[in-house]
Amino acid sequence: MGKFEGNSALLQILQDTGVGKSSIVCRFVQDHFDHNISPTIGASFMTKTVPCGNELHKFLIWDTAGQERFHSLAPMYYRGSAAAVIVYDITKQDSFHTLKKWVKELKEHGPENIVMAIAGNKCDLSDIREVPIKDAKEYAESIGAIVVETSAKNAVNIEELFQGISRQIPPLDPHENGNNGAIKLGKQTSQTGYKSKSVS
Ligand SMILES: Nc1nc2c(ncn2[C@@H]2O[C@H](COP(=O)(O)OP(=O)(O)OP(=O)(O)O)[C@@H](O)[C@H]2O)c(=O)[nH]1
Repeated sequence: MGKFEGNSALLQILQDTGVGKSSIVCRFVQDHFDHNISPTIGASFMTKTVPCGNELHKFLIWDTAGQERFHSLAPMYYRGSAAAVIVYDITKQDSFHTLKKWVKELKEHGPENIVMAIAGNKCDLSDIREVPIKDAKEYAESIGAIVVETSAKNAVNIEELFQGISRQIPPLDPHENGNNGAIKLGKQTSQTGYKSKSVS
């Protein structure tokens, strides 16, 4: 493995409650799945460093609460993010509609070059699927987003999701920024007043 280049990306995970956002982050960061995971309050922050080619990439992940009452907080996190993961539940058509609303919001109010990744979660439940994979692929292609079906429960495509994002985020020019190739994170948001959710 090559030397640590200091590449890091700030990510925001978005969508309605119950689609499995926290479970995806928990699987990625801790390789753990909890059937009785509790709803996120406010937002939760986690980091994970993974090898990517000759470098190590550090993910700084904001997992925001999906409940309606927390929606107004989301911009505080995505405005400073290099990438956004928008999760839907393949067994719930409604969650796919909501995903499109989040994409619209990100396009209107998010950072100009934000990398968007769509995760169709709960693919272990494909026998009760409501969203055909074809629909997700066509939609992702139309907006230039990464798309993958995941199962946080069975650890399917979780690493691939984050690796895909990692490949799409361009490193900064180190001469321009003097920060050893680190990805620009934009404005850091204040964490005051937010509780973290434990996913262990
Ligand atoms: N079968 C299955 N269930 C899952 C999967 N991922 C999450 N779940 C379950 O879905 C429910 C909601 O998961 P969470 O990770 O809390 O969902 P969330 O989107 O973070 O919800 P909020 O924190 O309220 O925004 C929990 O009962 C999980 O165990 C999956 O891949 N497969």
